[in-house]
Amino acid sequence: MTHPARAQPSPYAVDLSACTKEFATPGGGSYFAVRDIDLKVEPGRFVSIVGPTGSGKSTILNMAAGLLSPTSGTVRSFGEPVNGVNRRASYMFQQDALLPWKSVIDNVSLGLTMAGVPKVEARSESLRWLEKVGMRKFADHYPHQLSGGMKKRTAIAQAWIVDPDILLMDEPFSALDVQTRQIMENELLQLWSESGKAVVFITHDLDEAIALSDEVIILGAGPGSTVVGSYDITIPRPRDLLDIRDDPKFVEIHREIWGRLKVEVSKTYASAQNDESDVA
Ligand SMILES: Nc1ncnc2c1ncn2[C@@H]1O[C@H](COP(=O)(O)OP(=O)(O)OP(=O)(O)O)[C@@H](O)[C@H]1O
Repeated sequence: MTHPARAQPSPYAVDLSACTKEFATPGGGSYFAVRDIDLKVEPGRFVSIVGPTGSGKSTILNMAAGLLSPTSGTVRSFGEPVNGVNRRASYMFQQDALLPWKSVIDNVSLGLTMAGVPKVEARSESLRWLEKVGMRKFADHYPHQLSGGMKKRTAIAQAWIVDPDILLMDEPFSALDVQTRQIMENELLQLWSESGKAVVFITHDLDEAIALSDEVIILGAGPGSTVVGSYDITIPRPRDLLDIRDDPKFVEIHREIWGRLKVEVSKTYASAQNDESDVA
């Protein structure tokens, strides 16, 4: 007698297959944000998603996080269907998710204490993480006493302390000035390079996507955005992000990807212009 073949566990940390997301609109209609998205991210890989405004980048990240379910298609993480919040992932938003009434150390310990880790242990692990991100001295400060960069360092410690297999990052550095941003990007790469974690990183900034990633995925203009390009970034690691933009390989890759992206950005811009003239 033959045995049915056992399903092989999916090797992917994030695995979206043919995912479409349709939203209800206030007027009673519907809007397709994304259509037929396939996104496969292997463990330990750094993948960025770039696309024009409204092309569904956050929608895709939210589906990977389990915060939104697709209208059709499947979302899996390490072979398991994602139903509800994806417990293998931590999420880092554009806006800080720090609680204003809690100190830096209490914000960082939160994920551990909520998972039942005893307070003393959670505190010492938090101090270790604060040391790692250069925030040890500010453990007893409150979020309103921190600069933008310090808040990001705290948010990174908060996301990493629970040791997720996947980091979902939605424009985490977009509110920072250029210098602080490059420093934070460098620090993120250093943490990630020893971690084996998969990162899905959303950004509007193609430079940032190329500098950080193993792969850059381009989304087309909406509605019904699809993946219109996927590019392996073969710039060797370790990378120094303070100088990488002058690297001839960077310049060449940038030119190639921008050639594709600008078509989609122009379409989005043209359709926004048309919408405005309809209103006028
Ligand atoms: N809950 C919702 N209800 C209705 N429409 C939504 C909802 N969430 C997103 N949309 C629409 O879906 C499309 C994609 O939104 P999304 O935020 O994923 O795009 P984005 O690429 O992340 O945008 P941006 O670059 O501007 O941040 C947009 O047109 C948006 O208005």
